[in-house]
Formats: sequence, C-alpha cells, structure tokens
Amino acid sequence: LETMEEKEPPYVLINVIGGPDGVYEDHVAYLEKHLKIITMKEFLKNKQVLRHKIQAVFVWYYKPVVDKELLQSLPNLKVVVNSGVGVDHLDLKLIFSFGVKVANTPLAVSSPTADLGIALMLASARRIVEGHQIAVSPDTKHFNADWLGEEVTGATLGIIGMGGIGYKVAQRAKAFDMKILYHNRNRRNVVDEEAVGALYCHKMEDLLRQSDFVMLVVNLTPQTARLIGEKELGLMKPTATLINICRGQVIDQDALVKALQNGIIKAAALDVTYPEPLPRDHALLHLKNVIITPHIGSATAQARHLMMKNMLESILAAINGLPVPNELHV
Ligand SMILES: O=C(O)C(=O)CO
Repeated sequence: LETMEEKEPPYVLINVIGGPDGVYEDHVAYLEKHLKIITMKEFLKNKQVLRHKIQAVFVWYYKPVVDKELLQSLPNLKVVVNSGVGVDHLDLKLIFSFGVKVANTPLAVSSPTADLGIALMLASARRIVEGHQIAVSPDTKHFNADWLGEEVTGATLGIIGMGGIGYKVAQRAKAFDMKILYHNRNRRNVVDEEAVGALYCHKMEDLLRQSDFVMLVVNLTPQTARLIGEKELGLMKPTATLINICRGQVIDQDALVKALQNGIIKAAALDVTYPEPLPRDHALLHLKNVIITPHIGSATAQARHLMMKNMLESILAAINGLPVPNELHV
C-alpha cells in the first residue's frame, strides 16, 4: 500500500476546467501526465479526504481565490502558482505566513503584453478601429476616411514602469525611431538604457509633460493605485494618448473620462479597466477617442502554453524541495 501511495502524482487544486475562467482542457490533459488535478467542485464535495492531499494551488486568471479559509484547510500545501505576472490579487504576506511558496510566470507574459502595448499605440494613432468600421460599413460614401491619424515614428513614448514588459516595449519602440523616456522606482543600468536609447525621468511629471504616448506598465501596489489622476492627466499634452496594459486601478477612471471628454488628453487605449468588464453604460465604452480590449495582454496560444508549462515546473520543483523557478519573495 505504501508503494502505491508513493507513486501517486501530486494533488493540485484548480478552479474549474474549461469555460471562460477555466484551465483549458488540453492543458489539463498535459498537466495530468504529472499531476492529479482536483477542481474546486470536487474539493468541496470531498474536502475531508482531499484537503490533506493537495500540495499546490494553480491560480488561473485570479481563481480560485486563495484566502485564509482555503489556506487553513490545506495543511500540506507547498506552493501557489499564478498564471501571469501580476499578483495583486494574491495576499503574499498571508500565503507566506502559512510557509507556502508563490511563483508566477513573467517570462511567458512579457513579450505578448509588450506586443499588445505597441498594437494599442498603433491602433490608436492610426485609428485602426474606426478604419475597420468604415471599411465594413454598408454605406461606402465615407470609404476614403475624412480624417488623418498620427505617426508614431519620431514621436516621444513615455514608459511608466520599466520592468520586464516595459523594457520589451522600449525595444519594440526603438524600431519605430521613437524617443523613449521612462520612469521607474529604480533606474536601469546604463547598458540597458543605451541598448534601447531610453532616457530616465526621475520625476514622472517630466515624462508626462514631454510624451506623445504614455504607456503604463507598472505592478499594481498601494503605491501605484491611482497613479494617474486628474493632476497627472493635466500635465500631459492635449495631443497625447494614454495606453494602459497593466491594471485598471492604476488610473483614476473618473478623471480619465473627464480628461477625454474635455480634450485634456487626446485619446486612450486600454487593455485593462476596473471593473472588468466595465458596466455596459460606462462612459469609457462610448467615447470615440477610446479603444478598449478585454485584458488580452497574454492571450496568445504560445503565452498560455508557456504559462502552464512554467506553472507545472514551479509546482514540481516546490513539491520536490528544489529551487522554485520564478519564486516570489517578500
Ligand atoms: O500577467 C498578468 O498579470 C496579466 O494580466 C496577464 O494578462
């Protein structure tokens, strides 16, 4: 009996298989080569037995919620692995206090999210969404658009948050001959700066005043919540565009709506809002100078596959007492 138990794969709790919030079915099939997957529903049905077996929680798009109650019910939990880089939905201190490790998947997310930032910048500058609407409209009399877009070539891009994703945005923007400014808690080393031609702005205000495009790429923390409000929007050029690919809460959305309505800034391109999705009557959904995508920074087949693979690697390492790839610390 003992040998049979030893051979049992590690038990991992996930929210649900399939559906909009679920782990993809083909990923589950892959994971099951190494793990025993338990859905939240199965767990709740047979909690008394399963709670002792579960060694990892697989948080796929914010679910399941890892709260005190869940942590208390899993005495053999070793690790919580999170899809994506942002862990603002996890109470790290609480999780660590249970002696549980946490890992995320920064490498899977950084390139596709940077790509999306550039895509939003170009889509806004070249009015791609409006162009599409004209091209498919039954009424062809506006076919030759009676408006013009802006070029990004030679324009100034201000990147707020120069971590893994921000730096990849800069690498891409360099290819457009953009002038790149950045603001970050810590200045990057000179080699990194020179490789992309990025100039450090110690004061975010300086970046806001000078940029034609401002891209937000920070982690959501108490320090970055509502980082961009009425005052900051007021410092931006009336011709500037704000692009957000990190978290909606980094912007004071009411202030953004006012700034967009009153010509304080020209446009916004947002992959993230709060809440997600926005209520259907929200002003941001009805302004012509706004483009919104439904939080698709990492929504590529390659990224999601790599996320799942990295999460699996972190689970197996933690369970086997090995160094955990992408482990987060306090
Ligand atoms: O990596 C993250 O935090 C994401 O939001 C993925 O889209």
